[in-house]
Amino acid sequence: MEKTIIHAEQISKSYQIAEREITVLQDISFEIEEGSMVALLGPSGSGKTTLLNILGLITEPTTGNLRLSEYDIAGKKLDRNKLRRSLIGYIFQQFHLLPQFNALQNVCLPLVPERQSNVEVRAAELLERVGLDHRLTHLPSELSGGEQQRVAIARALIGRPKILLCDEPTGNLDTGTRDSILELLSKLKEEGLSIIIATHDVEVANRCNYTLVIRDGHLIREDKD
Ligand SMILES: Nc1ncnc2c1ncn2[C@@H]1O[C@H](COP(=O)(O)OP(=O)(O)OP(=O)(O)O)[C@@H](O)[C@H]1O
Repeated sequence: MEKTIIHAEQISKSYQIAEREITVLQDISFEIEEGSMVALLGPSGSGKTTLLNILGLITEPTTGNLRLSEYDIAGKKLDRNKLRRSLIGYIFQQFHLLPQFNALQNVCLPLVPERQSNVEVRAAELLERVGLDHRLTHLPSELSGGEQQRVAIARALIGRPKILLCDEPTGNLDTGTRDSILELLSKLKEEGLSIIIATHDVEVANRCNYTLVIRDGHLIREDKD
């Protein structure tokens, strides 16, 4: 039987701006099975990043329950930072690599607070995994966009996450580079990682198992025919 890795129940999120309250997500419920790759679609401003940030324990929902793996997020005194580091990897459209650090150092960064040994060995292995073993000491400015995104993926994997959240990961890349990044994400999915990709790109959505669409605060699952 497939295991549920994300269980979101009646999640709502409102922002208070001056006197006005804007509701971005309204009673959203869904489940994501372990080892699936899911596209998150919706018009600009519909709440894709907001939902990823809720799933990534960056933003708290206004109401609703969230279970990630075996952890019930609501109502418990969980160390959200620790849980995020152990469960979640995050990649972004703009890569967000630190410019003064080389590829290897950027990949090691998330584990600096953990003071784990052998981090550099694992970081080098991950960079090899994403095809960048010849770029370990290059600065981000010395890497192409696709290479920078590969470093960002390696960095997201250093904490051995179960869930990879991707916010427009191919938005800055040409189609060939996009395809190679999607290939890499598909391989990670085959190895059991659960991946959610917020995107405007229908081609990206086509490569996923199914699509979640946010529209007017509501979420609809669209399965493939
Ligand atoms: N911290 C915040 N305070 C107030 N409003 C916010 C905040 N973050 C997001 N919003 C609003 O919530 C709505 C959803 O934003 P969000 O970034 O989640 O959309 P999106 O679907 O990711 O958009 P895009 O595709 O353009 O990246 C927008 O109207 C945005 O202005």
